[in-house]
Amino acid sequence: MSLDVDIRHGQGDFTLHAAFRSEGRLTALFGPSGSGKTTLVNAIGGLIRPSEGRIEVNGRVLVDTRRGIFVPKHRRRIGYVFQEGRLFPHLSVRQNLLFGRWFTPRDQRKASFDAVVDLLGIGHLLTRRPATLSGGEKQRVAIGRALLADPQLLLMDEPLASLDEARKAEIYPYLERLRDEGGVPIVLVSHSVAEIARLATSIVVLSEGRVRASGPAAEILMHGNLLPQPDRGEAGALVETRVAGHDEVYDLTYLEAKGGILTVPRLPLPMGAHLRLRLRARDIILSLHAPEGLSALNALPAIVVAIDEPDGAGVDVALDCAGDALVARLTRKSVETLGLAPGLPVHAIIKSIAFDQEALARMPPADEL
Ligand SMILES: Nc1ncnc2c1ncn2[C@@H]1O[C@H](COP(=O)(O)OP(=O)(O)OP(=O)(O)O)[C@@H](O)[C@H]1O
Repeated sequence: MSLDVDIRHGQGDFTLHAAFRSEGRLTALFGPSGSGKTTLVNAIGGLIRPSEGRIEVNGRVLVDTRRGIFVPKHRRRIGYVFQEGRLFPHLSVRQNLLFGRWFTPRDQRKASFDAVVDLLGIGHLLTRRPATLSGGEKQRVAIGRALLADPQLLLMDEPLASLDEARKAEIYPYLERLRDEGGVPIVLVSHSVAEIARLATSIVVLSEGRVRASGPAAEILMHGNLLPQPDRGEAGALVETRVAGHDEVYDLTYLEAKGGILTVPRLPLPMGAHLRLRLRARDIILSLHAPEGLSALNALPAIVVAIDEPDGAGVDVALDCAGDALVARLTRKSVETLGLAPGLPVHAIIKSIAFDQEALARMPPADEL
């Protein structure tokens, strides 16, 4: 999968100038309201014609203003999923799903109806009308309809924004399966760091119509100063772990990271299961000595790798924990008091609150690590 974008587009007082390349299976477009996310999605989907530039998906040129190329939207083979499912109310779920196929020439139909229904877990809904579905079920049907049109790219513009937390939690595992098994690259617009930390393999951060940063999700999320101001406290490391055991007496689960064993409240997972943890920078404190007499269960030895430019009173300190990259958000004062400098050995104390269920997600296959 590859998505190459280098476009300029003016609308009213706003100018979008977006240049990035993504090879991720799920690229999240992230940025504050008005930063240009929807404009960018619309340019990729062919709903607007950029004033200048080039868009290429999997090597296929969709837009190249210099060469006069503009593939119209119905020829792009791009699936769209909007915030609200936009299903046809008078059709059953089965008919809604099949509707997606009508626009794909018969000889290009590859997606199997049964496989898509199975992937999204909607087999029991096929005879129902949209009005009888929950918000999460409607979105799964909308995704199924888009997939059955055999798109070469799926654009999702805040598909979960109208759902409450419980419905989001219900749909995340399906989006993860879609990302890992669906075979169709996805571009997802999202406002939520928790959501992109869970789903994204690559992230493009937009601010005032410009790309502030783009790259692999784990790298971008490490750097609070790349995120919009209100989200900086959400920055942190993504760490891949494996269930190493359970403690039945205290109801705990042991997770093996590169740097050591982490202890979390009991998880309903088998031994050996892989888990991606998000360790927020603000949930990590540093000590020069191995901690004693602390209620926090998790402390790992680490080496200071780099100290970021200060951002107000706060500073991000990058750590190497036996090969796992972590980041701790400290005050400038603490950095000075502890005498932190690259190469210094420290202990990273991870407050156990960082391991809430919501922070746990299924690990993507090894090729993304
Ligand atoms: N048709 C238009 N004419 C003039 N300005 C527009 C038009 N459409 C959007 N804009 C402006 O372009 C800017 C970017 O809008 P866009 O919808 O792409 O942002 P966004 O990042 O998707 O925001 P949100 O998260 O609120 O959906 C905004 O300032 C918006 O007011």
